[in-house]
Amino acid sequence: MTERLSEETRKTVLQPLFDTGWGMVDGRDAICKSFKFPDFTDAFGWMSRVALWAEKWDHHPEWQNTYNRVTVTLTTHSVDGLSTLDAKLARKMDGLFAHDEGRGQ
Ligand SMILES: C[C@H](O)[C@H](O)[C@H]1CNC2=NC(N)=NC(=O)C2=N1
Repeated sequence: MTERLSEETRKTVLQPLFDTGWGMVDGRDAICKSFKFPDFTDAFGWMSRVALWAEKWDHHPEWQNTYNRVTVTLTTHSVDGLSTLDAKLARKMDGLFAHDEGRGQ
């Protein structure tokens, strides 16, 4: 079962994500990041790839797309806060972003 991240686990699990540009959402136990792509096709292609993993893991992002930008919020509704699934999906998003665009982070 998915559990809410404990205080100890948070530091080790979340810090590497903060280092790649994720941040805490004000007033919510959630993380967010804004991804910028060269154009809409690249943004939507990345979203499509992320969507397949989200479906596979039954863990879905809150996200918003405007042209070449995708703003993502991750949290786990069933535990009313962050779980390891959010970190796992965030890492996958970062990995696909770096891979798709051929740029490291
Ligand atoms: C019924 C289904 O398993 C749940 O609604 C899943 C689907 N995707 C989900 N996504 C997220 N981000 N949090 C959840 O708690 C969640 N629960």
